[in-house]
Amino acid sequence: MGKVKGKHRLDKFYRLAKEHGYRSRASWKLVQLDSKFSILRSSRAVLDLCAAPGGWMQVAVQRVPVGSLVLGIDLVPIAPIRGAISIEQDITKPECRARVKKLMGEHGVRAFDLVLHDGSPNVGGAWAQEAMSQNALVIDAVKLATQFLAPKGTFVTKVRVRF
Ligand SMILES: C[S@@+](CC[C@H](N)C(=O)[O-])C[C@H]1O[C@@H](n2cnc3c(N)ncnc32)[C@H](O)[C@@H]1O
Repeated sequence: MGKVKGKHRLDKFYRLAKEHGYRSRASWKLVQLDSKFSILRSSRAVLDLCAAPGGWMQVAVQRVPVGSLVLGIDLVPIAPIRGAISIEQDITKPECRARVKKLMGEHGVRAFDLVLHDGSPNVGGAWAQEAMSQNALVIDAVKLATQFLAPKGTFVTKVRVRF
């Protein structure tokens, strides 16, 4: 049998995520970040950009104060997560900004304490091309964070680098 590669690799983080009932091995990245920097326990409003299938949202709802807003956005639908809401939007489009603003108004949220971004464009292709598209998505995430983050809020993003 061939080796399992890429997103489907069945490594330690995949197993840990499964054991804890998380939807993605990515959840473990947020668990680790939160253990180190305690970014969730004081966040009353969390915006999760490129959030499907919802692993980071699952971690967030467990760790934010009761009654907080956890809003996930992705191009593809996110199966419901108790305590969170999600919308299908492209984070690079102005409509996305408008939807977020509307939802903030409906939930009485003036700004997000935490903006998360774990986006990966589904483009495929050569490493350099993929890295460029991924990092372009980071710029869009930064733009949204600039607009919606509270003063002294926290922005977390994945960046593709090669050493
Ligand atoms: C690695 S997954 C995110 C995993 C997620 N953090 C979790 O814990 O389940 C990357 C996501 O980025 C989304 N994505 C890529 N480009 C996007 C865009 N322009 N707008 C919204 N979502 C996007 C993809 O649909 C994909 O679901």
